[in-house]
Amino acid sequence: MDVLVNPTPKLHGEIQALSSKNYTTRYLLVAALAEGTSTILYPAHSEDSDAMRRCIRDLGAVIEEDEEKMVITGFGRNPRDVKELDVGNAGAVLRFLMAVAALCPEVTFVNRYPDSLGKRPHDDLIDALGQLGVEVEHQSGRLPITIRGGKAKGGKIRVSGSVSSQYLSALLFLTPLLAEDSEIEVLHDLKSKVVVGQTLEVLEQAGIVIEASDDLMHYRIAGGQSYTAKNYVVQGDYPGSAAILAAAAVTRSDVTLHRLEEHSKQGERAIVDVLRAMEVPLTHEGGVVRVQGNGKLKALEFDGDKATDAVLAMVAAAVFAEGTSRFYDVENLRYKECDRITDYLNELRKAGANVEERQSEIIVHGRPEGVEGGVEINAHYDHRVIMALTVVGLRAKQPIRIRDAHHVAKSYPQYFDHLQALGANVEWIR
Ligand SMILES: O=C(O)C1=C[C@@H](OP(=O)(O)O)[C@@H](O)[C@H](O)C1
Ligand SMILES: C=C(OP(=O)(O)O)C(=O)O
Repeated sequence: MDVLVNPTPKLHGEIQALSSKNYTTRYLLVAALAEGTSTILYPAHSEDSDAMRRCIRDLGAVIEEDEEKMVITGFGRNPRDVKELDVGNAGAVLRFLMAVAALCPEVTFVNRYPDSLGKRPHDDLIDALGQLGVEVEHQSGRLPITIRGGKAKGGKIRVSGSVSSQYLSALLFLTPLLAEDSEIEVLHDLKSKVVVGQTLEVLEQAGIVIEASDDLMHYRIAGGQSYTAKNYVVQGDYPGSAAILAAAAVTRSDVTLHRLEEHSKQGERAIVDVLRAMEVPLTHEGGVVRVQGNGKLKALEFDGDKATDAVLAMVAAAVFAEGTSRFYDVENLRYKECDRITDYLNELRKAGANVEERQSEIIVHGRPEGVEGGVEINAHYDHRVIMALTVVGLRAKQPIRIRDAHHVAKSYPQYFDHLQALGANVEWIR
Protein backbone atom coordinates (compact mmCIF):
# COMPACT_ATOMS: atom_id res chain seq x y z
CA MET A 1 0.00 0.00 0.00
CA ASP A 2 1.11 3.56 -0.75
CA VAL A 3 0.79 6.69 1.33
CA LEU A 4 0.08 10.16 -0.03
CA VAL A 5 1.74 12.85 2.06
CA ASN A 6 0.10 16.23 1.46
CA PRO A 7 1.67 19.54 2.45
CA THR A 8 0.72 20.24 6.09
CA PRO A 9 1.79 23.59 7.56
CA LYS A 10 0.65 22.91 11.16
CA LEU A 11 0.78 20.00 13.61
CA HIS A 12 -0.88 20.06 16.99
CA GLY A 13 -1.65 17.56 19.74
CA GLU A 14 -0.34 14.98 22.21
CA ILE A 15 0.61 11.35 21.70
CA GLN A 16 2.09 8.49 23.69
CA ALA A 17 5.41 7.37 22.20
CA LEU A 18 5.43 3.82 20.83
CA SER A 19 7.24 1.21 22.95
CA SER A 20 10.93 0.59 22.32
CA LYS A 21 11.67 -2.03 19.68
CA ASN A 22 15.22 -2.68 20.88
CA TYR A 23 14.20 -3.22 24.51
CA THR A 24 11.25 -5.41 23.50
CA THR A 25 13.39 -7.75 21.37
CA ARG A 26 15.96 -7.98 24.18
CA TYR A 27 13.42 -8.59 26.98
CA LEU A 28 11.69 -11.27 24.89
CA LEU A 29 15.03 -12.97 24.33
CA VAL A 30 16.22 -12.93 27.96
CA ALA A 31 12.75 -14.10 29.08
CA ALA A 32 13.05 -17.03 26.66
CA LEU A 33 16.55 -17.85 27.89
CA ALA A 34 15.33 -17.98 31.52
CA GLU A 35 13.74 -21.11 32.94
CA GLY A 36 10.93 -19.49 34.94
CA THR A 37 8.12 -17.10 34.01
CA SER A 38 8.86 -13.45 33.14
CA THR A 39 6.48 -10.59 32.46
CA ILE A 40 7.01 -7.81 29.94
CA LEU A 41 4.83 -4.77 30.46
CA TYR A 42 4.04 -2.53 27.44
CA PRO A 43 5.95 -4.56 24.82
CA ALA A 44 6.24 -3.07 21.32
CA HIS A 45 3.92 -4.50 18.68
CA SER A 46 5.62 -4.32 15.30
CA GLU A 47 6.87 -6.72 12.65
CA ASP A 48 10.32 -6.92 14.24
CA SER A 49 9.09 -7.55 17.77
CA ASP A 50 6.54 -10.04 16.37
CA ALA A 51 9.43 -11.81 14.63
CA MET A 52 11.23 -12.31 17.94
CA ARG A 53 8.00 -13.43 19.63
CA ARG A 54 7.27 -15.94 16.84
CA CYS A 55 10.80 -17.38 16.86
CA ILE A 56 11.12 -17.80 20.64
CA ARG A 57 7.73 -19.52 20.58
CA ASP A 58 9.01 -21.85 17.83
CA LEU A 59 12.05 -22.50 20.04
CA GLY A 60 9.81 -23.59 22.92
CA ALA A 61 8.88 -20.48 24.93
CA VAL A 62 5.28 -20.37 26.13
CA ILE A 63 3.70 -16.93 25.72
CA GLU A 64 0.41 -15.57 27.01
CA GLU A 65 -0.53 -12.00 26.31
CA ASP A 66 -3.16 -9.31 26.72
CA GLU A 67 -3.30 -5.66 25.60
CA GLU A 68 -0.62 -4.50 28.04
CA LYS A 69 1.68 -7.38 28.77
CA MET A 70 3.28 -10.66 27.75
CA VAL A 71 3.90 -13.48 30.20
CA ILE A 72 6.68 -15.75 29.00
CA THR A 73 7.87 -19.09 30.31
CA GLY A 74 11.33 -19.63 28.89
CA PHE A 75 13.21 -22.66 27.60
CA GLY A 76 16.44 -21.73 29.36
CA ARG A 77 19.51 -23.35 27.83
CA ASN A 78 17.40 -26.04 26.12
CA PRO A 79 15.58 -24.67 23.07
CA ARG A 80 13.30 -27.03 21.17
CA ASP A 81 14.83 -28.80 18.15
CA VAL A 82 13.27 -26.61 15.46
CA LYS A 83 14.20 -26.97 11.77
CA GLU A 84 13.42 -23.50 10.42
CA LEU A 85 13.12 -19.97 11.77
CA ASP A 86 11.59 -16.96 10.00
CA VAL A 87 12.83 -13.61 11.32
CA GLY A 88 11.01 -11.57 8.66
CA ASN A 89 13.14 -8.51 7.88
CA ALA A 90 14.55 -8.06 11.38
CA GLY A 91 18.35 -7.77 11.46
CA ALA A 92 18.87 -7.71 15.23
CA VAL A 93 16.47 -10.63 15.72
CA LEU A 94 18.35 -12.67 13.13
CA ARG A 95 21.78 -11.96 14.58
CA PHE A 96 20.74 -12.59 18.21
CA LEU A 97 19.04 -15.87 17.26
CA MET A 98 21.96 -17.02 15.10
CA ALA A 99 23.94 -17.08 18.34
CA VAL A 100 21.14 -18.80 20.29
CA ALA A 101 20.98 -21.40 17.48
CA ALA A 102 24.41 -22.54 18.69
CA LEU A 103 22.39 -24.38 21.38
CA CYS A 104 20.34 -26.26 18.72
CA PRO A 105 21.28 -29.29 16.61
CA GLU A 106 20.40 -27.71 13.23
CA VAL A 107 18.35 -24.62 12.35
CA THR A 108 17.88 -22.87 9.01
CA PHE A 109 17.08 -19.15 8.90
CA VAL A 110 14.97 -18.62 5.78
CA ASN A 111 15.30 -15.72 3.35
CA ARG A 112 11.91 -13.99 3.16
CA TYR A 113 13.24 -10.53 2.18
CA PRO A 114 15.85 -11.25 -0.51
CA ASP A 115 16.00 -7.53 -1.46
CA SER A 116 16.48 -6.26 2.09
CA LEU A 117 17.67 -8.52 4.95
CA GLY A 118 18.72 -11.00 2.24
CA LYS A 119 21.40 -8.52 1.11
CA ARG A 120 22.81 -7.74 4.57
CA PRO A 121 26.17 -9.27 5.64
CA HIS A 122 26.60 -11.57 8.64
CA ASP A 123 30.20 -12.73 7.96
CA ASP A 124 31.70 -11.32 11.15
CA LEU A 125 29.22 -13.20 13.34
CA ILE A 126 29.59 -16.37 11.25
CA ASP A 127 33.35 -16.13 11.77
CA ALA A 128 32.95 -15.62 15.54
CA LEU A 129 30.55 -18.57 15.86
CA GLY A 130 33.09 -20.67 13.94
CA GLN A 131 35.66 -19.88 16.65
CA LEU A 132 33.25 -21.53 19.14
CA GLY A 133 33.07 -24.67 16.97
CA VAL A 134 29.65 -23.86 15.51
CA GLU A 135 29.23 -24.97 11.90
CA VAL A 136 27.51 -22.38 9.69
CA GLU A 137 26.34 -22.90 6.12
CA HIS A 138 25.65 -19.63 4.30
CA GLN A 139 25.50 -17.87 0.94
CA SER A 140 28.61 -15.65 0.96
CA GLY A 141 27.75 -14.49 4.48
CA ARG A 142 24.07 -13.97 3.66
CA LEU A 143 20.71 -15.76 4.10
CA PRO A 144 19.60 -18.52 3.97
CA ILE A 145 21.84 -19.62 6.83
CA THR A 146 21.96 -23.03 8.52
CA ILE A 147 23.53 -23.33 11.95
CA ARG A 148 24.68 -26.66 13.38
CA GLY A 149 25.29 -26.10 17.06
CA GLY A 150 25.55 -28.22 20.13
CA LYS A 151 29.35 -28.13 20.33
CA ALA A 152 30.02 -24.62 21.66
CA LYS A 153 31.70 -24.64 25.08
CA GLY A 154 33.10 -21.10 25.39
CA GLY A 155 36.65 -19.77 25.05
CA LYS A 156 38.36 -16.86 23.33
CA ILE A 157 36.40 -15.06 20.64
CA ARG A 158 37.46 -12.18 18.43
CA VAL A 159 34.69 -10.36 16.60
CA SER A 160 34.76 -7.35 14.33
CA GLY A 161 32.54 -4.44 15.35
CA SER A 162 33.13 -2.35 12.24
CA VAL A 163 29.89 -3.29 10.43
CA SER A 164 27.37 -3.83 13.22
CA SER A 165 27.20 -4.00 17.01
CA GLN A 166 24.58 -6.73 16.73
CA TYR A 167 27.24 -9.46 16.28
CA LEU A 168 28.78 -8.56 19.64
CA SER A 169 25.37 -8.31 21.34
CA ALA A 170 24.51 -11.76 19.96
CA LEU A 171 27.65 -13.28 21.53
CA LEU A 172 26.95 -11.52 24.83
CA PHE A 173 23.51 -13.19 25.00
CA LEU A 174 24.93 -16.67 24.21
CA THR A 175 28.22 -16.97 26.10
CA PRO A 176 26.86 -16.87 29.71
CA LEU A 177 24.94 -20.09 28.95
CA LEU A 178 28.00 -22.03 27.73
CA ALA A 179 29.72 -24.52 30.01
CA GLU A 180 33.11 -22.75 30.07
CA ASP A 181 34.18 -19.13 30.56
CA SER A 182 34.51 -16.85 27.54
CA GLU A 183 36.53 -13.80 26.64
CA ILE A 184 35.45 -11.54 23.80
CA GLU A 185 37.75 -9.09 22.07
CA VAL A 186 36.19 -6.61 19.65
CA LEU A 187 38.38 -5.99 16.62
CA HIS A 188 38.69 -2.79 14.60
CA ASP A 189 36.05 -0.29 15.53
CA LEU A 190 32.76 -0.81 17.35
CA LYS A 191 29.86 0.84 15.53
CA SER A 192 26.60 1.72 17.33
CA LYS A 193 28.46 1.32 20.63
CA VAL A 194 25.60 2.87 22.59
CA VAL A 195 23.28 -0.03 21.67
CA VAL A 196 25.72 -2.44 23.36
CA GLY A 197 25.00 -0.45 26.53
CA GLN A 198 21.34 -1.47 26.15
CA THR A 199 22.37 -5.13 25.78
CA LEU A 200 24.50 -4.94 28.94
CA GLU A 201 21.72 -3.18 30.84
CA VAL A 202 19.20 -5.91 29.94
CA LEU A 203 21.67 -8.73 30.70
CA GLU A 204 22.28 -7.23 34.13
CA GLN A 205 18.53 -6.96 34.76
CA ALA A 206 18.27 -10.65 33.83
CA GLY A 207 20.84 -11.57 36.49
CA ILE A 208 23.78 -12.16 34.13
CA VAL A 209 27.24 -11.00 35.20
CA ILE A 210 29.57 -9.65 32.51
CA GLU A 211 32.87 -7.86 33.04
CA ALA A 212 33.18 -5.19 30.35
CA SER A 213 36.10 -2.81 29.76
CA ASP A 214 35.25 0.90 29.85
CA ASP A 215 35.70 1.23 26.08
CA LEU A 216 33.36 -1.79 25.50
CA MET A 217 36.06 -3.57 23.45
CA HIS A 218 36.87 -6.43 25.91
CA TYR A 219 34.61 -8.76 27.90
CA ARG A 220 34.99 -11.60 30.39
CA ILE A 221 31.97 -13.82 30.80
CA ALA A 222 31.75 -16.68 33.30
CA GLY A 223 30.19 -19.80 31.79
CA GLY A 224 27.43 -21.86 33.41
CA GLN A 225 25.28 -18.82 34.29
CA SER A 226 21.47 -18.88 34.25
CA TYR A 227 19.07 -16.17 33.19
CA THR A 228 16.69 -15.19 35.99
CA ALA A 229 12.97 -14.81 35.21
CA LYS A 230 11.98 -11.20 35.91
CA ASN A 231 9.37 -8.48 35.38
CA TYR A 232 10.36 -5.92 32.77
CA VAL A 233 8.81 -2.59 31.75
CA VAL A 234 9.47 -1.36 28.20
CA GLN A 235 10.24 2.36 27.85
CA GLY A 236 9.21 4.62 24.96
CA ASP A 237 11.05 4.35 21.63
CA TYR A 238 13.35 7.20 20.60
CA PRO A 239 14.20 6.06 17.02
CA GLY A 240 10.52 6.03 15.95
CA SER A 241 9.68 9.15 17.97
CA ALA A 242 12.59 10.96 16.28
CA ALA A 243 10.52 11.07 13.07
CA ILE A 244 7.50 12.58 14.86
CA LEU A 245 9.75 15.16 16.57
CA ALA A 246 11.40 16.02 13.23
CA ALA A 247 7.92 16.47 11.70
CA ALA A 248 7.02 18.86 14.51
CA ALA A 249 10.32 20.71 13.98
CA VAL A 250 9.78 21.41 10.26
CA THR A 251 6.20 22.68 10.68
CA ARG A 252 4.48 25.29 12.84
CA SER A 253 3.55 23.06 15.70
CA ASP A 254 2.70 22.40 19.29
CA VAL A 255 3.36 18.68 19.69
CA THR A 256 3.81 16.76 22.93
CA LEU A 257 5.20 13.22 23.21
CA HIS A 258 4.95 11.25 26.44
CA ARG A 259 7.05 8.29 27.66
CA LEU A 260 10.47 9.54 26.51
CA GLU A 261 12.82 9.12 29.49
CA GLU A 262 15.53 11.79 29.70
CA HIS A 263 18.10 9.32 31.07
CA SER A 264 17.41 6.49 28.66
CA LYS A 265 20.37 4.48 27.32
CA GLN A 266 18.94 4.81 23.79
CA GLY A 267 21.47 6.84 21.80
CA GLU A 268 18.64 8.18 19.66
CA ARG A 269 17.53 10.36 22.56
CA ALA A 270 20.10 12.71 20.94
CA ILE A 271 17.27 13.80 18.63
CA VAL A 272 16.23 16.18 21.40
CA ASP A 273 19.72 17.75 21.67
CA VAL A 274 20.10 17.87 17.91
CA LEU A 275 16.80 19.71 17.41
CA ARG A 276 17.70 22.03 20.28
CA ALA A 277 21.07 22.74 18.60
CA MET A 278 19.11 23.48 15.42
CA GLU A 279 17.31 26.14 17.49
CA VAL A 280 13.95 24.37 17.45
CA PRO A 281 11.95 25.55 20.49
CA LEU A 282 11.40 22.53 22.75
CA THR A 283 11.37 21.30 26.33
CA HIS A 284 12.10 17.84 27.80
CA GLU A 285 11.04 17.20 31.39
CA GLY A 286 9.61 14.27 33.29
CA GLY A 287 9.63 12.04 30.21
CA VAL A 288 7.64 14.59 28.17
CA VAL A 289 9.02 16.27 25.05
CA ARG A 290 7.14 19.33 23.80
CA VAL A 291 8.09 20.91 20.47
CA GLN A 292 6.69 24.32 19.57
CA GLY A 293 8.03 24.55 16.06
CA ASN A 294 8.13 27.74 14.03
CA GLY A 295 9.46 26.05 10.90
CA LYS A 296 12.89 27.68 11.35
CA LEU A 297 15.97 25.48 11.80
CA LYS A 298 19.74 26.05 11.78
CA ALA A 299 22.22 23.62 10.23
CA LEU A 300 24.54 21.53 12.43
CA GLU A 301 27.32 18.91 12.38
CA PHE A 302 26.65 15.64 14.19
CA ASP A 303 28.40 12.29 14.81
CA GLY A 304 25.60 10.04 13.55
CA ASP A 305 27.07 6.85 15.04
CA LYS A 306 25.85 8.05 18.43
CA ALA A 307 22.21 7.84 17.29
CA THR A 308 22.20 5.44 14.33
CA ASP A 309 18.46 4.91 13.97
CA ALA A 310 17.57 8.62 14.27
CA VAL A 311 19.96 9.92 11.62
CA LEU A 312 17.46 9.71 8.74
CA ALA A 313 14.92 11.78 10.69
CA MET A 314 17.63 14.31 11.61
CA VAL A 315 18.66 14.58 7.94
CA ALA A 316 15.00 15.16 6.97
CA ALA A 317 14.87 18.09 9.42
CA ALA A 318 18.19 19.43 8.06
CA VAL A 319 16.67 19.51 4.54
CA PHE A 320 14.81 22.69 5.66
CA ALA A 321 17.56 24.25 7.79
CA GLU A 322 19.43 27.43 7.07
CA GLY A 323 23.00 26.46 6.10
CA THR A 324 24.85 23.21 5.42
CA SER A 325 24.58 20.26 7.83
CA ARG A 326 26.99 17.34 8.01
CA PHE A 327 26.26 13.92 9.55
CA TYR A 328 29.56 12.03 9.86
CA ASP A 329 30.68 8.53 10.97
CA VAL A 330 27.55 6.99 9.43
CA GLU A 331 29.04 4.39 7.06
CA ASN A 332 27.19 1.51 8.68
CA LEU A 333 23.90 3.06 7.51
CA ARG A 334 24.85 1.37 4.22
CA TYR A 335 24.26 -2.08 5.76
CA LYS A 336 20.69 -1.60 6.98
CA GLU A 337 17.30 -2.41 5.36
CA CYS A 338 18.68 -0.59 2.32
CA ASP A 339 21.76 1.53 1.70
CA ARG A 340 20.59 4.38 3.91
CA ILE A 341 23.13 6.74 2.32
CA THR A 342 22.89 6.18 -1.46
CA ASP A 343 19.28 4.93 -1.62
CA TYR A 344 17.95 7.46 0.89
CA LEU A 345 19.71 10.44 -0.68
CA ASN A 346 18.43 9.44 -4.14
CA GLU A 347 14.86 9.59 -2.82
CA LEU A 348 15.53 12.90 -1.04
CA ARG A 349 16.92 14.37 -4.27
CA LYS A 350 13.79 13.26 -6.14
CA ALA A 351 11.74 15.23 -3.61
CA GLY A 352 13.90 18.31 -4.26
CA ALA A 353 16.48 18.22 -1.46
CA ASN A 354 20.06 19.33 -2.04
CA VAL A 355 22.18 16.52 -0.57
CA GLU A 356 25.62 14.98 -1.13
CA GLU A 357 27.17 11.71 -0.01
CA ARG A 358 30.65 10.60 1.02
CA GLN A 359 31.52 7.02 1.97
CA SER A 360 30.65 7.71 5.61
CA GLU A 361 28.96 11.12 5.51
CA ILE A 362 25.70 12.79 4.56
CA ILE A 363 25.86 16.49 3.66
CA VAL A 364 22.69 18.55 3.46
CA HIS A 365 22.51 22.02 1.92
CA GLY A 366 19.36 23.29 3.57
CA ARG A 367 16.42 24.77 1.68
CA PRO A 368 14.40 26.83 4.18
CA GLU A 369 12.17 27.90 1.29
CA GLY A 370 10.91 24.29 1.00
CA VAL A 371 11.26 21.57 -1.64
CA GLU A 372 9.20 20.92 -4.74
CA GLY A 373 7.76 17.41 -4.03
CA GLY A 374 5.21 16.09 -6.55
CA VAL A 375 7.06 12.77 -6.95
CA GLU A 376 6.81 9.05 -6.16
CA ILE A 377 9.22 7.65 -3.62
CA ASN A 378 10.64 4.11 -3.54
CA ALA A 379 10.59 2.94 0.09
CA HIS A 380 13.36 0.38 -0.45
CA TYR A 381 11.62 -1.86 2.17
CA ASP A 382 12.89 0.59 4.77
CA HIS A 383 10.65 1.88 7.58
CA ARG A 384 13.07 4.68 8.43
CA VAL A 385 13.20 5.90 4.81
CA ILE A 386 9.38 5.94 4.81
CA MET A 387 9.17 7.91 8.05
CA ALA A 388 11.85 10.43 7.00
CA LEU A 389 10.41 11.06 3.52
CA THR A 390 7.04 11.68 5.17
CA VAL A 391 8.66 14.46 7.22
CA VAL A 392 9.97 16.00 3.99
CA GLY A 393 6.57 15.60 2.30
CA LEU A 394 4.81 17.60 5.02
CA ARG A 395 6.82 20.66 3.98
CA ALA A 396 6.99 20.04 0.21
CA LYS A 397 5.03 22.25 -2.19
CA GLN A 398 3.32 19.31 -3.94
CA PRO A 399 2.20 15.95 -2.42
CA ILE A 400 4.65 13.05 -2.24
CA ARG A 401 3.49 9.48 -2.85
CA ILE A 402 5.46 6.88 -0.91
CA ARG A 403 5.24 3.47 -2.57
CA ASP A 404 4.90 0.40 -0.32
CA ALA A 405 4.66 2.55 2.79
CA HIS A 406 3.20 -0.46 4.67
CA HIS A 407 6.82 -1.44 5.43
CA VAL A 408 6.65 1.24 8.14
CA ALA A 409 5.17 -1.59 10.25
CA LYS A 410 8.65 -3.08 10.67
CA SER A 411 9.01 -0.82 13.70
CA TYR A 412 6.11 1.68 13.87
CA PRO A 413 2.75 0.39 12.53
CA GLN A 414 0.86 3.36 14.07
CA TYR A 415 3.14 6.03 12.54
CA PHE A 416 0.59 7.44 10.07
CA ASP A 417 -2.24 7.18 12.65
CA HIS A 418 -0.13 9.20 15.06
CA LEU A 419 0.62 11.83 12.40
CA GLN A 420 -3.07 12.02 11.47
CA ALA A 421 -3.94 12.51 15.14
CA LEU A 422 -1.58 15.51 15.10
CA GLY A 423 -3.38 16.92 12.06
CA ALA A 424 -1.08 15.74 9.26
CA ASN A 425 -2.74 15.38 5.88
CA VAL A 426 -1.55 11.83 5.10
CA GLU A 427 -3.69 9.12 3.53
CA TRP A 428 -3.35 5.46 2.55
CA ILE A 429 -4.01 4.63 -1.10
CA ARG A 430 -4.35 1.16 -2.56
O1 LIG B 1 21.06 -4.16 18.67
C1 LIG B 1 20.06 -3.64 18.18
O2 LIG B 1 18.89 -3.90 18.58
C2 LIG B 1 20.23 -2.69 17.06
C3 LIG B 1 21.49 -2.22 16.74
C4 LIG B 1 21.74 -1.21 15.67
O3 LIG B 1 22.33 -1.87 14.56
P1 LIG B 1 23.91 -1.79 14.17
O4 LIG B 1 24.70 -2.22 15.34
O5 LIG B 1 24.02 -2.73 13.01
O6 LIG B 1 24.18 -0.36 13.78
C5 LIG B 1 20.44 -0.54 15.24
O7 LIG B 1 20.63 0.18 14.05
C6 LIG B 1 19.32 -1.54 15.06
O8 LIG B 1 18.14 -0.90 14.67
C7 LIG B 1 19.03 -2.27 16.34
C1 LIG C 1 18.29 -1.20 11.25
C2 LIG C 1 17.21 -1.45 11.98
O1 LIG C 1 16.88 -2.66 12.49
P1 LIG C 1 17.56 -4.10 12.28
O2 LIG C 1 19.03 -3.91 12.08
O3 LIG C 1 17.24 -4.84 13.52
O4 LIG C 1 16.90 -4.71 11.06
C3 LIG C 1 16.29 -0.34 12.35
O5 LIG C 1 15.38 -0.58 13.16
O6 LIG C 1 16.43 0.78 11.84
